[in-house]
Amino acid sequence: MNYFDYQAGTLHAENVPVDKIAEQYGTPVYIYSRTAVENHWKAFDEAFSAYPHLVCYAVKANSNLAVLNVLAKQGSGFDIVSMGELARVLAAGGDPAKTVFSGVGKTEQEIEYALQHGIRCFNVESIPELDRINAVAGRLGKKAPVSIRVNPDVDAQTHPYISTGLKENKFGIAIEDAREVYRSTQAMPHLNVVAVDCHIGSQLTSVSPFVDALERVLSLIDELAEDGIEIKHLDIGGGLGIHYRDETPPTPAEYAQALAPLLKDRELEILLEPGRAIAGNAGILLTKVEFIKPTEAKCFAIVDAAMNDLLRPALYQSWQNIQTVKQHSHTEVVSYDIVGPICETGDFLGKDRELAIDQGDLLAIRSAGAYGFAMSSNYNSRPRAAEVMVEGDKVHLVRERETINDLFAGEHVIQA
Ligand SMILES: Cc1ncc(COP(=O)(O)O)c(C=O)c1O
Ligand SMILES: N[C@@H](CCCC[NH3+])C(=O)O
Repeated sequence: MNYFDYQAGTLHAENVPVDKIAEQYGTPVYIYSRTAVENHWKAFDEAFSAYPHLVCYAVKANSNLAVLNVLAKQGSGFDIVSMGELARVLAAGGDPAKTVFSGVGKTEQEIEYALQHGIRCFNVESIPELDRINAVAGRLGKKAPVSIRVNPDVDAQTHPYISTGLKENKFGIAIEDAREVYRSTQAMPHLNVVAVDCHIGSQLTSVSPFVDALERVLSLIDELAEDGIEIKHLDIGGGLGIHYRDETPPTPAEYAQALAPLLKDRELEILLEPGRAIAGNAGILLTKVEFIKPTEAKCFAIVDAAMNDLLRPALYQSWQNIQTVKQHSHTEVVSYDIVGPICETGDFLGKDRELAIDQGDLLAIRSAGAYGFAMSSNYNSRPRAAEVMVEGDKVHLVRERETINDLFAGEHVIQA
């Protein structure tokens, strides 16, 4: 289902014409569909209903409190990678006992904070991290639940910057070393080994890398059983891709079906950490055309959103669909580079797009709900965009646009 579609020639978010949102809240503005967020989460929940399971939404994809709150109300768990993300989960009404903590560089302060809030599990990525968690837990008189993130050395067949399950990536512990590491972890007095986890990359568009990784991880679990180490849950990570352009990624149901032959006779609780597949196509970025600038080589449409608002095109040369908010126009169709006002040649949102646009028109950048606002910055001293969430015909402002004063709040000049 598409939650952003044309009705009577105007792009709508659910039942709201998006030009009305621009009128009220200005541009650039991120617009999320509550129904999309909910339905995308439910699709995972239902797909894995044959097993005890918990869908832990990856907060990094879109950490707006309203998004987290909508998911928490459905019973979602969360995958976090920092103290800040845990604080967001708590502020949004999420349950720390359904929260797993991933990431390669957890500080003592973060570990302590997570232990004090009783998180479900630490997904541990190295031996020194095990030592650190053991020490902090000991100091607090607690036992920390841990999982070891294994790196199965599987090619996720995705962009090299978002592939995480290869030997040369910084993530996890090599699968061939994992058995030994589990043995020594068992001997650490303040750790409680409960799980195995893995996450091989993001924007995967076929099931085979997931299947390969799962086979390897399950044989590790069998070896651990021989060593008397009982694994209670298996966290299979996130990474399921979405449709941006011409990809046809598996649905959560197809993904679950592909894993079913491997999982069906196991007494394991399955945890998942999807981010993009829940938030990506639940959001758009709305921007206004400031100027049309024809040059000898190209025609540029200069818009009021930039790489500071949506970094993915600049960082990964990723393609996201760009549409005019008004479906029909008397202007001729021209090939445009859609660029922002930032002083970088890499500041583009789309290249060579055939569009009919005029100065002042609104454009929608699709599939912007994940790794959109979450990766935004203040580069060029640009206040970050507002965020709204639509629900049927209602619009909620879920993050105010930053002000100029917000830009340097907390900065100090030196006196004298
Ligand atoms: C450990 C971990 N879990 C989950 C995710 C979410 O990934 P995706 O948004 O591709 O589902 C990521 C990001 O790739 C991650 O690093
Ligand atoms: N930020 C990336 C995904 C990174 C996944 C995080 N582990 C993207 O926009 O595609």
